[in-house]
Amino acid sequence: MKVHDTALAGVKRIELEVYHDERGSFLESYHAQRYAAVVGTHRFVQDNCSYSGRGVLRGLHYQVKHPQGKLLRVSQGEIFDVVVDLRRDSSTFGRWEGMVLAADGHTQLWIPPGFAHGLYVLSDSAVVEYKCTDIYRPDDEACLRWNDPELAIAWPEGAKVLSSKDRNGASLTQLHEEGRLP
Ligand SMILES: Cc1cn([C@H]2C[C@H](O)[C@@H](COP(=O)(O)OP(=O)(O)O[C@H]3O[C@H](C)C(=O)[C@H](O)[C@H]3O)O2)c(=O)[nH]c1=O
Repeated sequence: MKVHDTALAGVKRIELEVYHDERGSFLESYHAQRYAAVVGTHRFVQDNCSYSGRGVLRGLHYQVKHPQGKLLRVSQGEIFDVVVDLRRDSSTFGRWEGMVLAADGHTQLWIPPGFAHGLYVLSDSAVVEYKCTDIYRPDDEACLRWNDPELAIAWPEGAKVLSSKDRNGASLTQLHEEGRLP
């Protein structure tokens, strides 16, 4: 595996090693010892998998008091993945990073705790699987508005299919004023 830094400290892109032979291919998507250098002391306690159709936009979500680190992989299709730095002591607070992740790219994304996360499906459908460093706590979840002008995230063109929760996300300023940042 090859690990690459991104513009946001701690967020890593991981190129997986894929073993091809006449039957197909094999890859390891997680290995405790090998990933310790990437995820540090964080341990994973929950695995998630979401399936979405073309144009679905999920996010931007995070947990306030129990922020989750996420090790994410696209196992089918292609998405535009976005993370927003909400770590108060970070020099890149409020900055976002977006990247295309595709199943055939065999690339994972490590998102430390303290980031809002969202994804936008570019293919007919996409399956996104991710390991989390804390359990899901719906009462602790916050939704940052995907099209907050303060963030100015350059989402790819195209129709956006959102949940009602995501259509009614709060602005970064509002979440800050309400004390609902991680
Ligand atoms: C997140 C989650 C959801 N659920 C249930 C709650 C709802 O009945 C249903 C759909 O939940 P939601 O609409 O919040 O799912 P997403 O919009 O995919 O949320 C995720 O979207 C972005 C991309 C993320 O990074 C987060 O992991 C997560 O917030 O699954 C669970 O049972 N466990 C969970 O961990």
